[in-house]
Amino acid sequence: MSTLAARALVCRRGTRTVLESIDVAFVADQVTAIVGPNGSGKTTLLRHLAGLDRPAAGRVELDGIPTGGLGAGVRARRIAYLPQGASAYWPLFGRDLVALGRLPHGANLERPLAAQDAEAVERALRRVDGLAFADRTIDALSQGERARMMLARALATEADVLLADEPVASLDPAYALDATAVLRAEAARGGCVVVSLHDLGLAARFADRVIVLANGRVAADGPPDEALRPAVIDAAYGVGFRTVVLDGVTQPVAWSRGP
Ligand SMILES: Nc1ncnc2c1ncn2[C@@H]1O[C@H](COP(=O)(O)OP(=O)(O)OP(=O)(O)O)[C@@H](O)[C@H]1O
Repeated sequence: MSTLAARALVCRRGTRTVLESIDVAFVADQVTAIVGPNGSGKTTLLRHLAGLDRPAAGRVELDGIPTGGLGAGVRARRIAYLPQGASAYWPLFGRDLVALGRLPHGANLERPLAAQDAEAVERALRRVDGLAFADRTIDALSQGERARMMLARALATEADVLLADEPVASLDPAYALDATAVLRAEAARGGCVVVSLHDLGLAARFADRVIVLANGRVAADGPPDEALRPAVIDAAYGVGFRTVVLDGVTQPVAWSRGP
């Protein structure tokens, strides 16, 4: 059971302030969706949460302990990060790609995996319906197939926290729904799941909580129907949204340019 928090987090790139005083905490058992227009700071926030970037001010805490003080190995075991459009630089076999998720647990890919690592890899492959790709090289997979294997790599870590940057961007509707089910299952087993999304309808449907970022600030943070209300997202995106209610879930629909 973990809580990951950004405390008064500031990120500057050159003279620009990209994240300004971000104060958010992410808890176990929940899927939190981070949404916001292009350039609003979603990837930057996830990279800071993952410990890949150092803040200009403020800090990230895992269970109250600043992550900057945790060793890289501990951080990698406890926080899994799936980058946007993740790719691999070598034509690895699918199973070996997923096994990279076990490196923080001491796996060495030059030797046969220990039983518990091999089991975690098989579990992750099954969860993304990826067994058919396990013995193929990943350069021979479609972008969507590769995206599923990248998600499996992150799942194989079996970390307390899963940070996923646009994990459904290249997936067809069936696999996008499957991936969201996988992320929900991760939260149901006690995980703290934080995912950036462009599809506001999907965020409204499957997230417990939505954070709207705009210009590097939190514009709204709450249950989906509250955070995604038109007054917030019209201003954030510069779009006039309308809403439809499907099966009791309010779905924002981008309707016109200009709020
Ligand atoms: N290395 C960098 N140097 C300068 N500016 C940067 C750098 N990385 C990101 N930025 C800027 O920071 C802002 C936030 O970028 P970020 O990638 O976090 O946005 P995002 O919300 O994830 O966008 P998108 O939806 O397009 O993926 C952008 O304006 C971007 O141009």
